[in-house]
Amino acid sequence: MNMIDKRSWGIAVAVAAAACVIVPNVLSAYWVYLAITAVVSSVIMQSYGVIVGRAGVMSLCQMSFAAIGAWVVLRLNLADAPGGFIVWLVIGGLAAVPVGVAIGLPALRIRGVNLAVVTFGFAVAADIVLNANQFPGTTELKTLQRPSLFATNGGYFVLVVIVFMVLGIGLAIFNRTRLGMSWLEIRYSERAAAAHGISVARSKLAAFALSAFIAGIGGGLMAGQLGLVVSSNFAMGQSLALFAVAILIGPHNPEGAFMGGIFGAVMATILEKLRLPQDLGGILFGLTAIFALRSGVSQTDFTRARKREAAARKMLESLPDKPKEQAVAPAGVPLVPKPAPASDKPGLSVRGLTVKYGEVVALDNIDLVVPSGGVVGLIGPNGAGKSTFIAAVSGFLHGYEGTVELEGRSLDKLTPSVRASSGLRRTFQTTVIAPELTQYEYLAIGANRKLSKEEADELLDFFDCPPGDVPVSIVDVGTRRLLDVAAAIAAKPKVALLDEPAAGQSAAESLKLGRRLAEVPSRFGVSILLVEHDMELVRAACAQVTVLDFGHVIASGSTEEVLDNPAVMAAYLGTADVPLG
Ligand SMILES: Nc1ncnc2c1ncn2[C@@H]1O[C@H](COP(=O)(O)OP(=O)(O)OP(=O)(O)O)[C@@H](O)[C@H]1O
Repeated sequence: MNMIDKRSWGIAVAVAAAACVIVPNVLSAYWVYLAITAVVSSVIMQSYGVIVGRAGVMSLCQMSFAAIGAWVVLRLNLADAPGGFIVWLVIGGLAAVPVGVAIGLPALRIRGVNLAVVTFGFAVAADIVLNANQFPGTTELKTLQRPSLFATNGGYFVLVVIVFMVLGIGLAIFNRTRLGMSWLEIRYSERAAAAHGISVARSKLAAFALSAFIAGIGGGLMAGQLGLVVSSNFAMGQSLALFAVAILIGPHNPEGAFMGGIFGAVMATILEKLRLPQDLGGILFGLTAIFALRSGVSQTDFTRARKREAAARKMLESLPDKPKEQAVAPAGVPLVPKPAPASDKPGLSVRGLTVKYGEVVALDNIDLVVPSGGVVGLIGPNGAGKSTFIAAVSGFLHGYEGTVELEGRSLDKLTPSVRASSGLRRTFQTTVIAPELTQYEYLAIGANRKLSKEEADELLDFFDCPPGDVPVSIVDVGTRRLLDVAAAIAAKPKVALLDEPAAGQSAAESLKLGRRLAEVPSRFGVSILLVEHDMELVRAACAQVTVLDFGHVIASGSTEEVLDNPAVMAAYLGTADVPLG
């Protein structure tokens, strides 16, 4: 996979270079100044892009981080510190990082509107402190010294464009890393991220740290533009207004950051200069808001998704039709999965697992072993406790009784993400895959290791998913569940817990999936615990089956024996008078 979309960035660099020639040499001093304001605001927008756009965290205090950057830069200027403006700028950004991390800590426990209130509280507190104290240099009237090369406003415009582009390219590269992509995943589902071995806490704190750094740089640039700053330059109202613009425009896309910078900082002045009514800005804002409410995504996300989906559809249409594989075994050929090879090491060993939801005993003293190299079925009627079993074993349920061991190592005290990284993966009954991701990207997140294109292609082909460049947004729901399974297998865990992977599949597809799952241990070295309602799929995939009913094991053994057991049939058909176990 490319680390960066070189063509788009090539065009962006060319446009930026042209702007650096045209703006200082063609526009009047006033418009140059306004252009600087727009680009500095775009840099601050890039910080919203990280925290709000990518990580989906509601932060309303980015201008407070910017104020820290400005304060540090002005303080270093006042002290004539060595290094000069560029070095001070970086130090200003770094100074905002610990504050960003400190603000991010509550984000580990609270989210949504509550977190917005916490961050807004910080913005209010910062406002009070800034109002009560002056920025360094104000009393001494010592304005900031720009580097001589960028001393004029025209030169300074070039500097802010360079900073914007460097940050933009840096973010584009960073966004393709596992940490960068993990933000997209936590934005859609923190549970899915944890199941992929992503530490949600570390991921969120990193987003806060990076966004604070960028906002701090933006604040430093603002100090460089104004020479001296006052508290109103970083008022909390600014944070709110830019947050609203960020939600509507999508500043995690570079064009969104730029448009957001113009919209958030200089729109009113541009309208005034062009002698257009100020109401136009309000109308535009309202229309963008209606659009975002209707589509559920930002303007730039919408445009990008449309383009990407159109290209993917065109590519799919150009593919030759796949020969129809025989999904069902020829008549008279029974599908009997092989039992796991004899091994002295159980893959997953669960002993005495008991889970209570208040008075409801969802699981009562359950023992279950998934042998290394085996595919074991866990079946039972609705409400039997299957999902609870998966949730407890994978660490998503606290306070269970009993023990869970993976290849002899106890997992009981470990978090879901650590269990996942230790080799126990799970899928969910409903998939929440960030639609912006391509299938390759989703597999890369799931794999949590370097996954070659060949390996990814093999997995996609094995599970009948479309080509890897196809965005998840145009993959149907049934195939997304298979993609989820492929992502779990891509990590090469010791054991994968699959929660109803065949939902949304036709009977033939489901049977085909069963046959493939039976092959997974020998082909990919991954043992499986399969929760399913589809008995044909269970027969095709599993050599062994355990049946739950009302939180008890009512049968366990070879698939054929268990499925012919009258108690099992009674549990499924709801007939009475059949004793348990
Ligand atoms: N969060 C919860 N709070 C209280 N009771 C719960 C909770 N989750 C599940 N239960 C109860 O625990 C029991 C087991 O539910 P669980 O979802 O594990 O069953 P299941 O076998 O996975 O069902 P299905 O096949 O419908 O997914 C049920 O009685 C259910 O009502």
